[in-house]
Amino acid sequence: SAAAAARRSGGTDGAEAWWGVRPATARARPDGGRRPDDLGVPVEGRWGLTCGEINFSVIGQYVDYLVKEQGVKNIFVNGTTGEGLSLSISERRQVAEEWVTKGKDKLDQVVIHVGALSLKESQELAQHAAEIGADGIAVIAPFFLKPWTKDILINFLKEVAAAAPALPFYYYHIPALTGVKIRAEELLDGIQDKIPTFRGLKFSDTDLLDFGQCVDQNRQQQFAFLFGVDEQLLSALVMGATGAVGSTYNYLGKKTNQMLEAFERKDLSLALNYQFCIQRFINFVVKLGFGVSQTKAIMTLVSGIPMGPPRLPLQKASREFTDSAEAKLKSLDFLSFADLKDGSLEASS
Ligand SMILES: CC(=O)N[C@@H]([C@@H](O)[C@H](O)[C@H](O)CO)[C@@H](O)CC(=O)C(=O)O
Repeated sequence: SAAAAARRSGGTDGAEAWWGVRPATARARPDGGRRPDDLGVPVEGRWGLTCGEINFSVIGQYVDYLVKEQGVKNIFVNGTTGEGLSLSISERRQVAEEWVTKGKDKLDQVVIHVGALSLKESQELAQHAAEIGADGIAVIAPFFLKPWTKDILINFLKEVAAAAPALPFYYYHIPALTGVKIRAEELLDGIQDKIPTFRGLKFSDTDLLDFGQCVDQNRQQQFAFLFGVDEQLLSALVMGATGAVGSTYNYLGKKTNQMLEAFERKDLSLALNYQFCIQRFINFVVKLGFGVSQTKAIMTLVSGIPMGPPRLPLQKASREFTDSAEAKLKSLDFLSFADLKDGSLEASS
């Protein structure tokens, strides 16, 4: 259950380039992002139902896959793709620990999403993230009893951040899923006065006016602006995104890194070609019905590592979906027969 961002080496000046969450001291440089899924396997649950337990044993293997095959070295754990909000607090702690442990000396940064409906649970997870040595925490807006004003939302976030006072704090803006429509630009105005550990924004929305204004109005700060709509990443880079966190980077991390390299070299026409290719795939799967379940199926297909089905209320992707997605990946040259690992089809069926 994670999301990630990639790091690649070699920028115009040969310095290491970052993609995704960057430390306040690092220079802003785009690189690549991606996010793993919840690595679940169906087992008989305590109540006699199939509830989708987490298969912790493949997380180490997945870290290696992300680093070596996709060029992704920054991970966002327990977010949307990782079904973080469908896990128990104990599971979220275990998943976070496993990523931090298995990522040691391999990953650059592991940021844990600790958002929850209960402030106390959020604080517990934030404190736990600090104890296990995570590199940062991120929080979404509570989405059942909602904060209706910027100040109330800030107060909530502030209380969570205070539980991990040494960790960089990121606000995870995803209004389509939380239903909390407070503009990120408004939220960022003066945020560091209230939350001294605030370091950046994970922006999963298509409102590029809001995103652009977040960047424009905070040019004096060293904030990370992490974009989360993979099909529009190039536009966000033009607006000043410093990184990206997204589900497709789990299997299109390498392609996205190529787009980022082209963008850094100012080869916009090549960068656009990459973005259009990525869009063709996303557009295709969106028409079939695309979400976290389908992402898991594609991740299994491409990596060969069994991600398992999602947990209820999500439903496993259909075989028809996986077959169509596979054909499309091949036709776009995103996947060759050689890339398909043994057993990947069985694992996704
Ligand atoms: C709503 C949603 O799942 N958005 C994805 C995107 O990566 C999205 O899957 C992609 O842009 C395709 O539409 C990410 O922003 C989610 C994310 O960062 C996460 O897993 O926490």
